[in-house]
Amino acid sequence: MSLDELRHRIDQLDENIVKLLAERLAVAEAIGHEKSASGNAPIDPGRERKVLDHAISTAAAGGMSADEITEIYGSVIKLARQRQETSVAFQGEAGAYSEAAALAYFGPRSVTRSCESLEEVFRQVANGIVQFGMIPIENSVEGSISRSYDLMLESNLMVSGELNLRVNHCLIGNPGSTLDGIKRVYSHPQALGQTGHFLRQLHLELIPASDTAGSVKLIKEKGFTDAAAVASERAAAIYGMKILARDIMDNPNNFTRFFALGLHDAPPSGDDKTSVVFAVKHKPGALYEFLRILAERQINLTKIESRPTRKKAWEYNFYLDFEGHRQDERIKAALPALEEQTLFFKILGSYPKARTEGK
Ligand SMILES: O=C(O)C(=O)C[C@]1(C(=O)O)C=C[C@@H](O)C=C1
Repeated sequence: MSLDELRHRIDQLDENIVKLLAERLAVAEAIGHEKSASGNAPIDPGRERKVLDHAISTAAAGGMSADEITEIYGSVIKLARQRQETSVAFQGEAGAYSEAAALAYFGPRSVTRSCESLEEVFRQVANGIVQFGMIPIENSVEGSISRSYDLMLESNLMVSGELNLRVNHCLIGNPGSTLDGIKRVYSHPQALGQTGHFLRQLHLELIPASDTAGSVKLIKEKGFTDAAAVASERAAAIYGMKILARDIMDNPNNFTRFFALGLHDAPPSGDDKTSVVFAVKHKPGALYEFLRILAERQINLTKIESRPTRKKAWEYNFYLDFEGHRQDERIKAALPALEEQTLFFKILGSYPKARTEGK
């Protein structure tokens, strides 16, 4: 074949490929509506793995390598995810880190809903106003967000996913302000804690507020030139504000872990975690007995946290994350033995292990 003929052949093939891709995306969108109607998470890593394996074996028959088809299908599945529009509630004003986490996890086309409080996030998911809630659960520097843990205990919502988001704090002021003129700084206590060293050097008065982006909005509305806020670059852009200093975290390895909460947890993906909460019996070695069951069955513990029960002084609930899905045989077999060691035992959900955004 001549060059012209070969190029004509490519044009014909591309026409077919593009038509098929458009059709595939439309089908993914329809699947998204089905999932949304049944309250299921749009992202299904187990299914994605099967789709990719199927593509790899089909490609092999046509003389294409696994690497080549994986590269193409990575983009196809990413775009399919984005077609599955999802509604997600988060605490804080537009521009909050929780909103960035929701968009990173559910895709940039998801519809985010700002809520005043974490309680409101839980309420909106439970009442079906939105499909999911994105809540911060712990920070790699400041530790656990206790309110999130307490609310999960009371609620019937389940964890369907987790995400680690890199947190890059900026000091943000009104367009007319300068770093020298700043006397006070507003932000969420966690953000003030994560930037304490930088803020102390400037001898600023720290004013805790309910969220990072909300603080940017506040100083904008008040027109303060002697006050700034600690928040993300994205928050500064949303409110048209000036970045007075970037990357002001004491520890550059600052990540926040978020949970995607829904009416159900996620189906097994082959690489999952499970979160549980329980109270142990009042006897010596009760917690040890619980942990021994995990150890004997080679179940890897990834986090343990205790919180006061708030029913009786000095009594605690334990929150625990371990590797594996509650439907995996190994985990399923261990659950009755674990529950046996407790006064109460609740599975918060099984979900695919986190990807880390912005590493
Ligand atoms: O099969 C599904 O459940 C889909 O939503 C389709 C699809 C895909 O494009 O292959 C898209 C997103 C999911 O995470 C899994 C797979």
